[in-house]
Amino acid sequence: MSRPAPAPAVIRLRDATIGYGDVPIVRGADLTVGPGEAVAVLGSNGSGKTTLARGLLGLATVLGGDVELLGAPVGRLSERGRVGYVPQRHSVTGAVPATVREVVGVGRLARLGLFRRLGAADRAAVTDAVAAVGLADRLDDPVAALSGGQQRRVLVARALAAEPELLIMDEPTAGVDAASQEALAGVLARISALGTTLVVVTHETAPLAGVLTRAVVVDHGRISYDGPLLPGQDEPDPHHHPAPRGTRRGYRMDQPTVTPRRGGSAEQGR
Ligand SMILES: Nc1ncnc2c1ncn2[C@@H]1O[C@H](COP(=O)(O)OP(=O)(O)OP(=O)(O)O)[C@@H](O)[C@H]1O
Repeated sequence: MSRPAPAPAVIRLRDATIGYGDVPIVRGADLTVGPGEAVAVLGSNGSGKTTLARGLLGLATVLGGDVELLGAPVGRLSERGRVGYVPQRHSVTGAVPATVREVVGVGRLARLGLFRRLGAADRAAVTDAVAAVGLADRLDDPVAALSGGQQRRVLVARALAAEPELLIMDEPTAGVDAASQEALAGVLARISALGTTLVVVTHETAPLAGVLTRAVVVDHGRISYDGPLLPGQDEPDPHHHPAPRGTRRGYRMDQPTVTPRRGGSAEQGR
């Protein structure tokens, strides 16, 4: 009897260099994320967190090494709907007035492919995604009429509507009101429990405490820590737990470098 093959990694970087044009920003990155993991990408401003996330999506250039998503080299994944992305500091308002339902419906189309129309099941997925982020009563409102935090929730719903296997979010809680943060934490906990893999670039882990369990710290373009998300690793209140020496923005930069290293197995019992 042969044993079943292990689940393939959702994300696999091997000695990856990622940048813009021919300028490397993230260098020598080795990272394996297994199905269902919930990973915080931490680090100071300009360290390369967004570049790392964008490299996974084919939005920044892979200049060396390998980057694979769901078993395919980055950019070659045929079903784009399997990966959801909530970009940084991006609102939904544009020249064309659109309702919450319409914007989230576009997210569902990513799963269906071009030139397909939304069927009844798709329309239900759209309303479910909007309800999941706590905006069921705003379905037919123009997104321009929503607050900034609510608009970010719409972007999350747009990503959720495609029912992605991997959801990458860039600072989803930054500048977002407490109600939106709570709604977001709730929905991420639910989809994480259902097996969705989460990668969240963030400066603040407190709003998503209990959801994110693994931390990857990027420091000057290098992964300097990869292991369990530690209590106090992102400590917002220095009066209760004084930050250790060498800390910047509450991240413990005195953590041992690249310890413990993870090899893709779910060490945290997820
Ligand atoms: N489109 C781009 N073209 C060229 N360089 C860029 C581009 N985007 C970012 N950079 C550079 O890459 C470096 C890392 O930026 P990145 O946005 O990845 O950092 P970050 O860790 O996400 O920062 P923050 O926490 O401020 O969002 C910075 O020096 C930045 O100037």
